[in-house]
Amino acid sequence: MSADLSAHALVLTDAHKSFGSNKAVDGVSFSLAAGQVHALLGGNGSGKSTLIKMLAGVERADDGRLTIGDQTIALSDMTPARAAAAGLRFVHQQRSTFPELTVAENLAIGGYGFPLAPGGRVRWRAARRRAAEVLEKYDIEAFPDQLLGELGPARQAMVAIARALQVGGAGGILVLDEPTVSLPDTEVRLLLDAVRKHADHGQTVIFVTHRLEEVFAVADNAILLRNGQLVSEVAPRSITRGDLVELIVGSAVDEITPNDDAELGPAVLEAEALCAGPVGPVDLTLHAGEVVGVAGLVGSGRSSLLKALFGVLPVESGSVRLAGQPLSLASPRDGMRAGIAYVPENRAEDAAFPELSLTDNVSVAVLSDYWRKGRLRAGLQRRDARGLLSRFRIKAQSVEDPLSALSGGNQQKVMVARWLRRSPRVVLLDEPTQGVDVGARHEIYLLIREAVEAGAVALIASSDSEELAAICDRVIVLRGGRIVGEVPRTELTSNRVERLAHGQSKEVTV
Ligand SMILES: Nc1ncnc2c1ncn2[C@@H]1O[C@H](COP(=O)(O)OP(=O)(O)OP(=O)(O)O)[C@@H](O)[C@H]1O
Repeated sequence: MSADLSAHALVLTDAHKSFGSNKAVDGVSFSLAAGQVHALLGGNGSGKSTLIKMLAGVERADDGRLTIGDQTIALSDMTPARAAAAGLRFVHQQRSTFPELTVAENLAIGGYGFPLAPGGRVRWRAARRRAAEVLEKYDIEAFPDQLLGELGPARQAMVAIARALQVGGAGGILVLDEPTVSLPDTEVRLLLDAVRKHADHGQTVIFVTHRLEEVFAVADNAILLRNGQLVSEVAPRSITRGDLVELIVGSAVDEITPNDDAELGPAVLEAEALCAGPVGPVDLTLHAGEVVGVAGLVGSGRSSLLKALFGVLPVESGSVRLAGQPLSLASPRDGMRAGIAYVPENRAEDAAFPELSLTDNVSVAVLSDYWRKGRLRAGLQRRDARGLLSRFRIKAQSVEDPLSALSGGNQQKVMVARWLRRSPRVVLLDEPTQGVDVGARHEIYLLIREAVEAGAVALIASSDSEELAAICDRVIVLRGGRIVGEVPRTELTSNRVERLAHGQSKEVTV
């Protein structure tokens, strides 16, 4: 590929990386105009993370070249130090920031370092002054002495970005890997504004996301990968959302429309004056056939409510009934026995077994079904796993692969498949589509609907109010652990949900 290098901040030529026979990145070339936001898009497993890891020098490329300014580097020789020297700065989803340290300390550690006096003593006043300059420069509402953990999640991300930009001076390329995952909409907007400002000041940004509204809000250019290859490069402003979905998925995807006329079935799950940890008292009744959303700002108790209804968080007072019968939820075992399925928010810590095979990961909740007369029917277990992988369109080479070999979004689908296969009576899902591509997201919605039409109830906690508005029959809104409002289907918009979450006083424009 020939390119006018001077106009481009980065030129990538013929990047390749395979894992065994799997061509994760298969001959990708592109040139990025300087001072623009470039969204790197593609379905789960399309090669985005692998490509970024190659740029960062943490995944060794098989082939390819990278040109930044007047430097050309063979990708197979890339190391983190070379990437940093070339001006590539990365802010990963798992940001290495420290909530219990101050903003100034966070900016110094892993950033420009602490200013030292002769003898090695830290010059704290100078460190604070430097932090104040950085906060002012990037327009971050925070104080150097404030604990990072006291800031909202968007501002914490902004500090991580500012820190990355301090290393090695001005210019370079900022790579943001799904920076908005699990941020509520208002926080997303704050962060996107900050990203836009960086670009307006000349910063070149690569931005990985699955949330298409963010692409339209902030990106000048979109690079689309499918099966490790570049399928298209487009200016988002020149296409519709439907076109973009089609480019990502490879085919058109219909929007989900909840059935307004569906008759509600009998009460399946009833909570009365339920108190558990930060939640309560909560009264809640879920009827067969309903998908109910749980909205609320960070710390409102969304996740805790779901945990209490599964038995992860001990119920302190109040009662829960399942199909009219009292239910004691002292441990997750009680929840599982009662036919409750729970997909936690934090897959990596709470649910996944990264080194176990996909077969094991999708069958842990039904393992006893495969034991007959003291023997594990491993063939049947594998066959079922294969069927689930294809039903959930999980992209994997083999059911024997460890979960860790899958892309993030595909790992999430494995978690959902694990629970939905049990035909649960109650489905509790915490941020079920974080990191999941638009096509797979649609499939997860359909599978939730399928479970609900078969008589289950679903309770979905999400920070994405658009997601809730799109798939739920009604949404309850939590604040301070209590239900402060409910939005019925007929009035369900993301704007309405957000206003309630903020206490209605704040008008939100979406
Ligand atoms: N360490 C690894 N070992 C084996 N295969 C891997 C490894 N890392 C990635 N892959 C495979 O490479 C392909 C690309 O994965 P990658 O993580 O780059 O996708 P992605 O576009 O970032 O997906 P997502 O949106 O789900 O994060 C997938 O088929 C994945 O299973």
